Amino acid sequence: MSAPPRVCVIGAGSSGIATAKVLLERGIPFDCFELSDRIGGNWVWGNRNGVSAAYRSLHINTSRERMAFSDFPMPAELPDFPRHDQVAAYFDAYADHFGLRDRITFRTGVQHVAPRPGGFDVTLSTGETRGYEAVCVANGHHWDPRWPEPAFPGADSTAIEQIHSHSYTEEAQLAGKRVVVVGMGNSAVDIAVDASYHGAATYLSARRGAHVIPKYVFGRPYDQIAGSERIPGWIRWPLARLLLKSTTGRMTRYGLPAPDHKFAQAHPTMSSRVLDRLAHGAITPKPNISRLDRSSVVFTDGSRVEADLVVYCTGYRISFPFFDAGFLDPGEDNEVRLYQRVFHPRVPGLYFIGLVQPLGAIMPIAERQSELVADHLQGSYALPDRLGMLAEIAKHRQAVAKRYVASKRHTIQVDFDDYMRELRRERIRGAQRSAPAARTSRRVAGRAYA
Ligand SMILES: NC(=O)C1=CN([C@@H]2O[C@H](COP(=O)(O)OP(=O)(O)OC[C@H]3O[C@@H](n4cnc5c(N)ncnc54)[C@H](OP(=O)(O)O)[C@@H]3O)[C@@H](O)[C@H]2O)C=CC1
Repeated sequence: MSAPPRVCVIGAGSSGIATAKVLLERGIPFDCFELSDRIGGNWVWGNRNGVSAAYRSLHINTSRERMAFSDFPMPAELPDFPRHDQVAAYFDAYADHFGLRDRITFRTGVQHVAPRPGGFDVTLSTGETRGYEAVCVANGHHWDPRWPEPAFPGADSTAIEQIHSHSYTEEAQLAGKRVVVVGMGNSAVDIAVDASYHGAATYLSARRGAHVIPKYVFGRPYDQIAGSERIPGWIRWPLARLLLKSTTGRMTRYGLPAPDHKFAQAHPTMSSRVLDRLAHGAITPKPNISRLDRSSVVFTDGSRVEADLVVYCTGYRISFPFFDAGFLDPGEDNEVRLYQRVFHPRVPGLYFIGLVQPLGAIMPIAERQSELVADHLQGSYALPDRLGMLAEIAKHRQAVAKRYVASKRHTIQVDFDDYMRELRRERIRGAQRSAPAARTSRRVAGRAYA
């Protein structure tokens, strides 16, 4: 019998540690490389890897029970929506509990991944190149800032300070300033709330409205209401819509633009606090920016405000700096086409973990994706042929285009519960596909797809 494939896991954030745990449990040999001196990735405020997007006031917006890994609950004494350091401590505890720490090589980045027949050559920041039969990419997708494209007129010549939310780390950056926050996602509303307490004036500039969801509905974390993979989307979303209508009401009541889409057709913006600060007049809603002058910002409705700082909360690019240009370039579309959002349809042994933007938490998803990958590596899960994979990808893209607002932030969007159900079913389908194949070979990684 051939030796099990050797796997390289890139990153020890929440997705990488989920993969490491599953591989360790299954006895699949692997190395996990992490740029930083600790695990936790994006959830480590001030992470020495220099790419964490966390800020001092960050609290997770999926509830404790819904974000936890399936076999390692978050401590009951934590709040429903823990702070970044509590989330990071949970990942530390997970790594210790499952004995992962010794299996991770810290302060070591993956600099280059070169596919070759039967595997990959992986070059590390130490200069060493190692060979692997499989690579699990878990490098995250909220670390490479997307600035407004194109830049707003006047952005190059204005005297106003401009930063991306990625470089926002603490309230001192806002102190005493007149701040214009651009965007209507979760970074924007969190930073606008911080600015409303620490700045001299706060303007929230949105090119599109959002249905802002409070963290609690009827006394329960909103995501625990109808949040189950057993409940189909056609029941969940109308119910959630109704609850939202009866709790927050119309967004225009807070001075925000009316959303141009239905609830759940965009990545959710979750914040009870922003609604409160809008209601108190501590944040002034504004439409999109039309241009920046020397010291003022002009909006598309012709209004103008004096400003000291613009914070662009305009999202992130999907980036894989370790692949050659052109190999798998999300490019201007910010899109990566993967079978079941995990498997590269043309490069055997190349897997992506956590490369989804769920309406929900990523950790249980990363765990389930890792189970699928481990099954594939061990031969108990088989992929369809290449045409079958391409057909699934095309169908998924059509569904995303139909379901979500056209935006670069929605290219890897999934519904948490529906996708979790799909992964469970796909595991069964893959096992059925593997049954005849398994008679001839148990080894799949490194084999060319049919
Ligand atoms: N507390 C938490 O748990 C937090 C979680 N997050 C998560 O991190 C991820 C990234 O969030 P975030 O940083 O908010 O980014 P998002 O991609 O979610 O949102 C970007 C926002 O910027 C707008 N935008 C993009 N380009 C422009 C432009 N050129 N001009 C004007 N507006 C523009 C988008 O509008 P449009 O919709 O029109 O494209 C959208 O409103 C998400 O998954 C989010 O949920 C972030 C912060 C806190």
